[in-house]
Amino acid sequence: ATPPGPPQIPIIGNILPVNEPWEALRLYALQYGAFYVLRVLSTNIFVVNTVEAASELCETRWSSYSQRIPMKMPELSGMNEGILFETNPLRLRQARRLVALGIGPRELDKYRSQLRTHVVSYLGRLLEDPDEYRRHIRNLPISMMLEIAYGYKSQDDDDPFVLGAKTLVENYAEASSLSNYIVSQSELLVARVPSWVPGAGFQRKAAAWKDQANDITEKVYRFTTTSIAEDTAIPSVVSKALESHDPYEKHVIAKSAMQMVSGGADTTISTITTFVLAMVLYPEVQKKAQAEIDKVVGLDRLPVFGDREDLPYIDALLRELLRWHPPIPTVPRTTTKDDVYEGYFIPEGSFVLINFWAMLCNEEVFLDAKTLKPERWLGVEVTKEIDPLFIAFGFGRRECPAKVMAVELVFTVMIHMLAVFDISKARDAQGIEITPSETFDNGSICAPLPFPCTIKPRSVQHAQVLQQNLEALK
Ligand code: HEM
Repeated sequence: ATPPGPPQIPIIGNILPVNEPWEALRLYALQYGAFYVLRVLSTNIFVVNTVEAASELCETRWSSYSQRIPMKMPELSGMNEGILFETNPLRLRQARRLVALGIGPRELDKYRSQLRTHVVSYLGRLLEDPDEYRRHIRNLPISMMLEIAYGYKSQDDDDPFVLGAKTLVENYAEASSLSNYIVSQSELLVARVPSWVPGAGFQRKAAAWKDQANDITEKVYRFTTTSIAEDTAIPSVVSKALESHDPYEKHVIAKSAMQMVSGGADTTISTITTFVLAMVLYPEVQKKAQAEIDKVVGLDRLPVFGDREDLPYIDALLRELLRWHPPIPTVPRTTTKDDVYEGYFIPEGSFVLINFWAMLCNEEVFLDAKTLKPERWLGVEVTKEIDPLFIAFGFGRRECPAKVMAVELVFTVMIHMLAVFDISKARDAQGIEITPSETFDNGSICAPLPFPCTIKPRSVQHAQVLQQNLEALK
């Protein structure tokens, strides 16, 4: 049998809104249940909306549900190799081992001081130029991941490798947006149209993206190999891979390392920007979080990740941020075998969309689900079935290999910003407060659309503590 689903228009099938399509997918789930199907042009899309269904398919039946969709646009753009879109099982195994070797939970304490240095310098940039907060947020994970992946210490905002990685991240976001995902599945649209045909601009675009991606990937990789040869390398994922006994292919190392930079960038950029938006929209939450820091850490020092256990409210806030707006609302997979689920036939090669958003914004599980309420996590047993720190990072063999590090990075940024700054609504020329709308862009990794806000030190004393920490970095 075929799963239920919304009525289809001949040829076209179903039309998804361009803006925040995951919300339309969530609303369909209320009507058609945990597992339903839609059609976009000639592609059937099986949508999975509950943790139970996603666990059954991606964990228990992982051998059939662990493949990413070979996307035309990223393929033409040279983004299909490495780890993220790798389909070759041998290379994928190598790539995942490489990431675990580099940033697995046991490796993390080696990066803790690097991470803290990056976060303190980021606070310094916020202090100097708060209106440019989006630029500072973007640069933070990119420069940090360049150091962890390659041992490369960037100089400033105009650092050529930071700029190159930033461009790659932006191109990737466009190439992999959900609508591009779906439309680019059509061979007719993408692969068979010569690039010189007017209107086939996407091909020229893809070719330019590919050149850019190859260029920056090769340059940063060469930086590490040269520093190893000159004995100046600092330990990094790439240096460890090159020095290990495992026979990694160069191609796997170079592409996977760059995807750690790009995969680690937009996701954490999104979560940190969502945090800033939340602080603007929910000042009472910010006050409670700051009170917790003041009580536990005091004013003599900045907080550290090791304080996490004593900061349950901020821990709940992080969990709630990933529930309120997960940076990746849906993840597409393709099946590698025919399968039957709950009596429904899913042919090999089907497009399966795992809908985290429907799981995390489920009103039956989370009362008042659209509202940010860190309190909902206090004093309750947080099981896997409801935990955003599990759900928002994906399921089974393709789950995020960096989730422990991602949590550490975002938590470290949150406690530092809360300790030093007040984040509040900006005012317009008439002095009236501007309330940002809660709208997000439509990339496969989505972030709040730009909004103005005021970020200023909580007091002269707080600014001094930061200055001392900045001095100590010199
Ligand atoms: C808040 C931060 C983050 C979130 C919410 C997040 C979420 C995700 C999700 C949902 C997936 C797809 C899982 C699936 O298919 O089921 C994924 C994959 C991935 N993530 Fe993350 N991620 C985050 C941070 C990071 C960071 C910091 C890195 C840096 C190394 C990273 C590297 C990757 C890679 C390489 C993959 C692809 C794995 C594969 O295809 O096998 N992520 N992430």
